[in-house]
Amino acid sequence: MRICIFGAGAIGGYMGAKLAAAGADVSLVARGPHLAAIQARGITLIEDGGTRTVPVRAASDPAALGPQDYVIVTLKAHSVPAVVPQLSRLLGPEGTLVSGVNGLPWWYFHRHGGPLEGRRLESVDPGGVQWDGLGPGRVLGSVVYPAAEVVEPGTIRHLEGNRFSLGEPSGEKSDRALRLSEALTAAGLKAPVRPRLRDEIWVKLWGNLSFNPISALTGATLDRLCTDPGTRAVARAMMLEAQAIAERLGIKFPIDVERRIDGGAAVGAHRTSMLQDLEAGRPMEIEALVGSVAELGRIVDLPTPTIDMVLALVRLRAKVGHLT
Ligand SMILES: NC(=O)C1=CN([C@@H]2O[C@H](COP(=O)(O)OP(=O)(O)OC[C@H]3O[C@@H](n4cnc5c(N)ncnc54)[C@H](OP(=O)(O)O)[C@@H]3O)[C@@H](O)[C@H]2O)C=CC1
Ligand SMILES: CC(C)(CO)C(=O)C(=O)O
Repeated sequence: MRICIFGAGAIGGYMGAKLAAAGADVSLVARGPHLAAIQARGITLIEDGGTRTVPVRAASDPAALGPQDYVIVTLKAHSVPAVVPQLSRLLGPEGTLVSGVNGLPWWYFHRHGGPLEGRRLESVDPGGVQWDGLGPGRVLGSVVYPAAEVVEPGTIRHLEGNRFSLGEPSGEKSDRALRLSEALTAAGLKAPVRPRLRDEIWVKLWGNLSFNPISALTGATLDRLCTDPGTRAVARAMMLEAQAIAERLGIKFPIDVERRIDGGAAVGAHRTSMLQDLEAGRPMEIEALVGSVAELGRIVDLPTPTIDMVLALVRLRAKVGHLT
């Protein structure tokens, strides 16, 4: 079973190092000094107080890697449209595309059922480039829970968590989902196959939608923004707007907003990925995490006044910082 991880930065590098260490047939698509370091000495994973370097095939040109059974995309959401032709070639006729990207996925309404079946989302798939170029039928969904970072080229530090939930858009327990789950489990990761992955997508998105832009706008770490009464109220308002939209789409939330915010606070003095991107001068995942929920609000005809306000502020923050 051939697995390629496209965009092997923090999350893809973590997953790739675990798979390579377990002897899986895995290859990585990376670039720049990070790729050069992986090609020179392998990928290094710092985890649980230990450091291990494993050799792994890596390239910037996916054509060098040949057709794959699974292509796991761990790029930032806004980087995916540009690589659709490369992804399509890597997948070959039968390959499965696993989307390990935060935010509302572009395939959300594929096999969703109901009046919105097949609806495309402009905020995450401008011009339908992914839908048309990859085809939603190839997609196996995933929710990424681990936290990791690239500490220097070729070296990933794992911070916490090892779960990559998997799920078919249809909710079926397919062979392709079960086979990937087995490979990830053999590598020491948790990879449950979920019948209702969209519920998990929303619980994760709840936090990213609100905590991430608030942190980018204020510079505050998670513990502070979740406990400061003012920003907690903003996060709560955004999450309640999102909850109404999600519930209209049939989502069942297993916890309430207060518990989700308390969970964010418990993570501690974490700089959200959006704050990290802002500080590093990189584009932020604004449309996938925030713009997508505003778009859904329009689609289901529910108001999103707080989300719209925060979205306007963080979009302007990106423009002012030349991060678009
Ligand atoms: N890091 C974390 O802890 C978590 C991240 N996530 C989500 O996972 C996804 C990936 O995040 P993360 O791993 O942090 O991101 P990273 O930026 O660390 O990884 C993406 C990698 O892809 C590379 N890349 C981009 N475009 C190309 C290309 N065309 N060809 C080859 N390589 C390319 C980037 O290179 P370059 O640096 O040169 O741009 C980078 O190394 C995001 O959606 C994020 O929100 C979810 C949970 C936690
Ligand atoms: C905020 C957090 C920890 C989860 O909500 C996250 O996923 C991020 O930093 O992007």
